[in-house]
Amino acid sequence: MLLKILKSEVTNNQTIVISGSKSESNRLLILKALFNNLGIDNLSSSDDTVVLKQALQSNSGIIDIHHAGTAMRFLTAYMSCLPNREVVLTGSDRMQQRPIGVLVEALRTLGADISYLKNEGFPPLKINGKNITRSTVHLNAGISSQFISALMLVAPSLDNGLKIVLEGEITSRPYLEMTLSLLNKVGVSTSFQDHIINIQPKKALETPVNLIVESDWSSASYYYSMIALSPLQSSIHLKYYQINSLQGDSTLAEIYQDFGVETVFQDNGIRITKTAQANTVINFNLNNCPDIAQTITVTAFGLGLPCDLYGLHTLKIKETDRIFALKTEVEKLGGEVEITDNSLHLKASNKISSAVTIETYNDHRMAMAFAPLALKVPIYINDAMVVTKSYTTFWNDLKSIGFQIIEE
Ligand SMILES: O=C(O)C1=C[C@@H](OP(=O)(O)O)[C@@H](O)[C@H](O)C1
Ligand SMILES: C=C(OP(=O)(O)O)C(=O)O
Repeated sequence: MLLKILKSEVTNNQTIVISGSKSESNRLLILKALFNNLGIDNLSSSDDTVVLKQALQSNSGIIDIHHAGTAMRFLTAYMSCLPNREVVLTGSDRMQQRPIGVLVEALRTLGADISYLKNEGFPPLKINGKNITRSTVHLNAGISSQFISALMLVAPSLDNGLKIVLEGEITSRPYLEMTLSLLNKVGVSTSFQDHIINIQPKKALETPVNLIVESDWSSASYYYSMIALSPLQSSIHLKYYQINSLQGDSTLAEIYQDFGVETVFQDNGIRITKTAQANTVINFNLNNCPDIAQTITVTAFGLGLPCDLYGLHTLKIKETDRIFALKTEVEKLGGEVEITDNSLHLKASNKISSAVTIETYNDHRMAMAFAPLALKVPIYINDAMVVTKSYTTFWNDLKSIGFQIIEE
């Protein structure tokens, strides 16, 4: 579906309710599969969460998780540790290009039986579940933290727990800390010191535990961008957010200060307000929060600011090569971007081309990151329903705050 977004304004002082964090939800679904008296509130309504929930309820011999990276990685570990379960795990064409070899190797050293059905190192996988008794594993921590979280989530179900030794630089570290915190909340004992994670076995919850998922901070990033691109004093209220978040993307509150956006925690959420002009130079290392790179780049471009982003090496293996996709689409709008394998450099500019069609490359975050530019010029977004991967009501929510959106 091609959407035309006419030049819009954010209606002031609206409230948006964003559904639960996709990352927290997908971890809790795996934990719920291990501990059946775990209750979850405010579960994400994202496609990636729905597909994982269905996969966990299915007895089918083949499971297709489409574009959902965490679902693919978490299920690979989960199914490998389920004795007598035989399953083929597959996904979209892009999922079959997203690496999984580091996780598969780690699981094999623990005794798992996994084989590749097409290309070595990539889905689809054939898994014969086993009773895993080995308890130490080493793996490269620099490619995707999801491999490590996948092992951590199944660790309490293993007879001897798990010691995970991380090799090299740790990428996307807050996601590991989120996994640890959620394990702790269900009563699993853990430690994370230097490069070693230890997780103790736990077979059941003594008493029922109910957890509430905080709303999704990555989804909030698009509203930060809209407020940054709006006139001074523009404001929006987002629910349900808390100051002590488990989500690394909550660093948006600090990052967007550079764009003149202030965050106040109130009424069970955040009020974000444009209170100042943006800084003249934007420069961040996003190794801890890769999912907001597209949002930040587009905000900087919308404000005509130069922007240097580092720590982006994981972007090349996400829903698309996000570094390349950003360069291509920003340049169509008249920007100038230089890229390397792990950084992006946007030049200052003073013009945004009007009525350009943004390609989304099967990537929800391409669609959502570029939408706020409609506050500056009319813009078209191609294959716009790609947003449902993480944020099903995105376009309706934009309409509710004043965006004029037309299906072409
Ligand atoms: O564990 C998670 O929930 C996620 C970890 C990150 O991936 P990488 O560790 O591959 O960077 C992030 O980009 C992804 O959207 C969600
Ligand atoms: C990278 C993402 O998701 P995943 O890796 O789970 O597909 C994302 O949501 O931006």
